[in-house]
Amino acid sequence: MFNAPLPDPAPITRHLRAMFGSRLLLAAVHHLNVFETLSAGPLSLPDLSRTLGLNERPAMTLFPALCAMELLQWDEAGRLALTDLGRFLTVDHVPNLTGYTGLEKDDPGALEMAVRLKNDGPLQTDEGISFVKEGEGPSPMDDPELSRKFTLGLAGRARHLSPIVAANISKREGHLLDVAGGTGFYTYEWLLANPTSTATLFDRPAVLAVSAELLDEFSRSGRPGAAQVKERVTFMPGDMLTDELPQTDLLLAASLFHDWPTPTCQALATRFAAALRPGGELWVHDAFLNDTLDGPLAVTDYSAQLFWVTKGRCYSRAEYRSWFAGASLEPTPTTIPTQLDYGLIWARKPL
Ligand SMILES: C[S@@+](CC[C@H](N)C(=O)[O-])C[C@H]1O[C@@H](n2cnc3c(N)ncnc32)[C@H](O)[C@@H]1O
Repeated sequence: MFNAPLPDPAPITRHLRAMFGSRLLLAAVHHLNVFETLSAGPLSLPDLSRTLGLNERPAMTLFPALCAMELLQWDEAGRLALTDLGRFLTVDHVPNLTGYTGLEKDDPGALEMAVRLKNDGPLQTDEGISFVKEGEGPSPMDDPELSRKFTLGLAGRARHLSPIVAANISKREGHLLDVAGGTGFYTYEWLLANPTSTATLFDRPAVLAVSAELLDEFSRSGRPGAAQVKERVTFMPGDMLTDELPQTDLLLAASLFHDWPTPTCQALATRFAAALRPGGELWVHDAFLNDTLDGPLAVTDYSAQLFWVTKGRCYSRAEYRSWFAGASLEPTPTTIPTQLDYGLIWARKPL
């Protein structure tokens, strides 16, 4: 029987994340006064951020999103400026849409987005932040019920994307370290495609309890070679921010960096570089901002969602490549689109 290829489910995640983009728009117009501020003339990123009281993370979430919405643009001097469309969001423009968009300004999501932008995160973090374990504070990833909920919540996405990722990252005999591997599907699919290789799945212990169940299910799938994958996987519980990582030929960071702020990403790149053997490869599977920091809209909406739920945001490939170079890795120019607005980039450790 002929099986038609599955469609890219990106439209579903785009509609889901558009909600966070809408919250950014309302917060920018009605609670941060971005458009009135810029109506006096273009400002550099540091000047605009300072005037509005925004840290780097909220600024780098908000301004690329407003550019992707075609409301702001980077001018020739590298400053942020209103577009003709953006002028419709200033009170002196006749006509304007400030009254019309203002009908939604007290939407709870928009109000909370404004709070989070100004505070660089939620005011209350007593229960920890989703997908993040840092230091001694509480983490949902260490709570049996919450870590199961979050890990299984990612399972459908990983199931769909992991065969595409496995088909595109290097095939080689050796070892794969899947850091913060979650469900483990990326590991299992890569091992299926690399029948003589081994892998370590590194994550929090409560997460790995769920991954082990999913590996059992994968092994029993009846797919050729699936039953043998189990004996080639090592589960390693730990803290990727502090624990020593095992030496490896390939390291996969899938949906990992986007949960963390820039200084943590730089530190992680350095840790991952240290775990690679000479000639080893660091692969990143993520959604990337344009290097021009003006879109794509699907990714700026995703960045808004990540800004809301994690300590991170989406980054451009140029930002990743600067961390790789800072960790003495050689960034490659390769960019491979996968699906769901994701893609792969990678860097090599010199021999
Ligand atoms: C967004 S999920 C990505 C999971 C998987 N790579 C994927 O793409 O489906 C982030 C993962 O990072 C893990 N994580 C967060 N902080 C960690 C830490 N300090 N050490 C190890 N894993 C951590 C979480 O438990 C979670 O499984």
